[in-house]
Amino acid sequence: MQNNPQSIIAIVPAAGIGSRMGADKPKQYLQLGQQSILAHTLDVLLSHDDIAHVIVALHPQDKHFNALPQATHPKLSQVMGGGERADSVLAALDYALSIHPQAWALVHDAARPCLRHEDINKLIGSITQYPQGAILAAPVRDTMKRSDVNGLITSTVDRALLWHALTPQFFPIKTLHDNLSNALAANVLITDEASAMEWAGVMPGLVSGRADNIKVTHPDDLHLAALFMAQT
Ligand SMILES: Nc1ccn([C@@H]2O[C@H](COP(=O)(O)OP(=O)(O)OP(=O)(O)O)[C@@H](O)[C@H]2O)c(=O)n1
Ligand SMILES: C[C@](O)(CO)[C@H](O)COP(=O)(O)O
Repeated sequence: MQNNPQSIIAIVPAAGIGSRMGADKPKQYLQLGQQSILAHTLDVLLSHDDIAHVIVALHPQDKHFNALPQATHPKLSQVMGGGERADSVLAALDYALSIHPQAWALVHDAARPCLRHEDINKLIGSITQYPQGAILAAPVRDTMKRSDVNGLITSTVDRALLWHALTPQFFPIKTLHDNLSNALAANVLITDEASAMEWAGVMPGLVSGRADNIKVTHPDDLHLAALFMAQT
């Protein structure tokens, strides 16, 4: 196979400012139990035997990362992130391409600390069914409504084939790099790696993942994440 899914590089976009959290520091550095959200996320990835390297994209003015014990891990590198999440991912892909162009990228939000190895294994194992790449996702459970700008319901959306896109998202580094770069150059709105692949005509697979793999976005998510982290 042209790309080698046996070599996996994790990419962690961690250059956000957490504006929706409204905390006194970027949300990835908020405490969750015994360590920060980012430290938890890095521990999950650094401890997985199939992940050869982890690349973290940091804010240019980040002043917290180097204090983390994980910052000096031999499997970890840091790059400077960009203005949007997609820019940060592309910066990390640029570096990943320079060190292992045949590898696959497992892109995972710093803000999702509750990721389990079982879900990483499911996603990596989906490569035989989805050689084009795949993402973790959670089927929508609730009835879905579309609203107008005034908060009034305009329609009910059929949820039968609706999913919440999660991370990690898993694609060949070279293909993802080129598709993401081209999509951003075309000013396409890219909020996850799959949307860049879709723009290029790829149909990524959906791998059902745990619903507790939440993205810590608002203050109440922090309490939820703490509950999930406390589970064995
Ligand atoms: N320019 C950016 C923006 C976001 N991210 C990262 O992308 C992930 C998902 O983004 P999000 O949850 O939106 O984080 P923030 O952008 O920090 O949050 P907000 O939109 O509330 O500011 C986070 O781990 C965040 O650190 C990034 O690496 N670079
Ligand atoms: C990548 C992602 O977590 C998939 O749901 C999501 O798109 C990130 O969105 P954000 O606005 O950058 O948090």
